[in-house]
Amino acid sequence: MQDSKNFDPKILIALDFADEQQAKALIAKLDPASCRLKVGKEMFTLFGPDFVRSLVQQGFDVFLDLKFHDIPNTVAKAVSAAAELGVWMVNVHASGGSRMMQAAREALLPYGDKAPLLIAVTVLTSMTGEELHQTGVQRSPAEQVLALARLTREAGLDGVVCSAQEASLLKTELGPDFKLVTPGIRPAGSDAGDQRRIMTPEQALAAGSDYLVIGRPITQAADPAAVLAQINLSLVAS
Ligand SMILES: O=c1ccn([C@@H]2O[C@H](COP(=O)(O)O)[C@@H](O)[C@H]2O)c(=O)[nH]1
Repeated sequence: MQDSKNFDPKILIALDFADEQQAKALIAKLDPASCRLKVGKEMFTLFGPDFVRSLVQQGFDVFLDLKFHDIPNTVAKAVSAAAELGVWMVNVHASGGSRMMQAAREALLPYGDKAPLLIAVTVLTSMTGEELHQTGVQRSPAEQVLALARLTREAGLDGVVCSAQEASLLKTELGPDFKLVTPGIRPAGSDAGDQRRIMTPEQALAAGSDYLVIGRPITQAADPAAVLAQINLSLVAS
């Protein structure tokens, strides 16, 4: 068992369910002291802000992963709406640019120490170098992640979403306090699915990830709570 008083959960479980009851059945087996929860585009579109509020009311730290990408005014208002939900973390796309990210940050100032952490997506963990080039970006994924992470830090945000493969580079270049949230985590032997820039939980932590986003390897397991406990233990031991 974890010491729940001192344990800062590193794992953010990606709740990507089309069925709210299935999600609730999983959540009922989870302890807010051993994981945080991520609500993304699928569940937010299906079940809306009430679903997010219910998780917050149950004591979970919630990462609202809606990856806002729009003009500065629209993103600022969306981020403010997320803060009203009481979420722990919210994100925008770094490729929306500096002015957009600054507008998002300024929108959170009225919330003081109750403001959610604000981070920016760099290069999706599903993307290979070739796919990145197809979008017109000639840099490698690592170069593009670093460039967008620098822009994000200069805009005053708290961190980025990147793959764990870039974590060591970003910690070296941007310092220990800039948060790295890394999806594309796959325990050894599990199916990569659509993810491409992947690492195991232990490798990701060693590389410098602050938070590991894990969806299907936990949510699709026969016993999700047992898989979560096993990964948490492996992180403490590593
Ligand atoms: O670059 C990114 C940004 C966000 N995600 C999200 O994380 C989870 C990953 O789920 P898995 O089932 O573990 O693949 C999912 O909600 C994505 O939308 C990402 O994968 N990569």
